[in-house]
Amino acid sequence: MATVAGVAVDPGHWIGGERVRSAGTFTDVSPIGETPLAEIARGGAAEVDAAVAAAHRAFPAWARTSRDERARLLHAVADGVEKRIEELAQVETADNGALIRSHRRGVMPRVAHNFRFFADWLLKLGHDDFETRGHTNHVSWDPAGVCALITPWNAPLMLATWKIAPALAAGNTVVLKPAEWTPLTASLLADIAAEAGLPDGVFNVVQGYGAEVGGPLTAHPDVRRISFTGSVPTARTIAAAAAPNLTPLSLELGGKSPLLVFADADLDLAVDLAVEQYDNAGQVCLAATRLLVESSIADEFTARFLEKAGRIRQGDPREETTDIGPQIHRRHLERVDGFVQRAKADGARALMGGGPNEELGGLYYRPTLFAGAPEGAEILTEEVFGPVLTLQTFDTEDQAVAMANGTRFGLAATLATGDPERARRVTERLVAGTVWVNCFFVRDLKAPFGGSRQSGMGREGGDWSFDFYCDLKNTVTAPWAK
Ligand SMILES: NC(=O)c1ccc[n+]([C@@H]2O[C@H](COP(=O)([O-])OP(=O)(O)OC[C@H]3O[C@@H](n4cnc5c(N)ncnc54)[C@H](O)[C@@H]3O)[C@@H](O)[C@H]2O)c1
Ligand SMILES: O=C/C=C/C=C(\O)C(=O)O
Repeated sequence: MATVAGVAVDPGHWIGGERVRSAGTFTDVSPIGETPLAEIARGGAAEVDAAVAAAHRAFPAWARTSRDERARLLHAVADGVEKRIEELAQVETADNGALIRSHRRGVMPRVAHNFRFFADWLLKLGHDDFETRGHTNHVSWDPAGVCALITPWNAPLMLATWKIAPALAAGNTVVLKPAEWTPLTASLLADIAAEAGLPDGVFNVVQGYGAEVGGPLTAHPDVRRISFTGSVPTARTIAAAAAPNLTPLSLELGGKSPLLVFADADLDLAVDLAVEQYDNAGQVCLAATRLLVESSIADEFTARFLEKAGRIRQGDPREETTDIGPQIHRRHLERVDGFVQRAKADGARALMGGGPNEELGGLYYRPTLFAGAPEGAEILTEEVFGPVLTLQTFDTEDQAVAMANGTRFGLAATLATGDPERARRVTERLVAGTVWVNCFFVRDLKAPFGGSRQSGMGREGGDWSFDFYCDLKNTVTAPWAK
């Protein structure tokens, strides 16, 4: 057992209802002070085979379990999460460096909500029967089998449970591979699921590195679905591994989303929305990292932005008063800094930040704003995944739309405007899975969620999750003899 933030966390895998060790381990390091937290089991093909086999064995009984019973168990998991919100928040903050205050009040309640929402949605799931020349058509949502779920480190338990809950609700069994930089809360979830009474083998966790665990998992012939949240390069590797088996994929990937600020916007709101993009130290897939501002208000917007962003309190994420914490890992900080230094070399000017926070040291990176990056510069087109925003100006709506759509991504877009007609016109032309008008990160789990272009493949949320995690079947029945 490891003890992290006073909480006992098992560093092993969770396979078939048992803790399993591996010969090798890897060290999980906290972004706060870069201190070691635990020695985690380092899985490989053997552990993947064992987990898929356990999930495969557990599948038939779980698939036959009534919807009511599955929903009841998922609510029991949510109860377990709610009972342990403080522990989960403490451990997640130690592991990924995101704010304790958002884990306590936003993220962990959302984890519980992920289970409750999909449990309830399962009970409403349906499709009206319809008739064809006297024959009835009946659509059923059959479970698909073993689902491989592979998730990133920026919101570990939230993003994992957003997949686990619908996969289990649909009657599938799951093998989760959490990110190696944040393995801990997945291990706690295994405890919670077991306490809630989830049958052995229905939910499994294999810890380890991407290539060593994710590789064999995504290539496994007994896996019926792969749902992945992470980066575009990894998605390509996963798609290639899935190809021989034609395993269906759901991909939630990176972004380079815009915030469009029109001259008719409420400027206070626009500035608030812009500064909010530094949340989680910029490690948010949906972040609107490209600020596109109408020229006539650009000076005023910039002045107000710098004033407000200058008041961001960076520091220890365990303090309630901290606004942004550290980057996840030394390697990630170096990657972020690489983008920043290349942006400068390309001719962009840092209006704010532009390097590590030397006062704080460690993995703290200063919130950065660039202006004047030349067209086509890497900083305007590639995802940094750190606290780095760029500012560009436009003169016309057409220009704004062209700039907004001018990357290979299409995850989200945010608009600040006081004109509902403009909002409608612009929104219609944007390429994005989610568009927010005069707001940001308002999420309803009923909504389709995902990305266009290289930001993803498919959508999850509400019916769309069940569409992916189920094998839909249409049964056509001829009229019965009287
Ligand atoms: N669209 C979304 O919903 C969303 C949400 C959060 C993060 N993201 C994206 O995630 C990225 C950041 O996360 P990351 O750095 O952990 O991404 P990543 O692609 O490096 O890793 C994600 C997961 O994939 C695993 N992995 C790595 N190589 C693998 C392989 N060969 N086979 C199978 N699995 C493998 C990793 O171990 C990890 O668990 C960013 O691009 C971000 O935009 C997207
Ligand atoms: O960093 C990315 C955050 C993604 C958010 C969700 O997937 C969600 O709210 O379900």
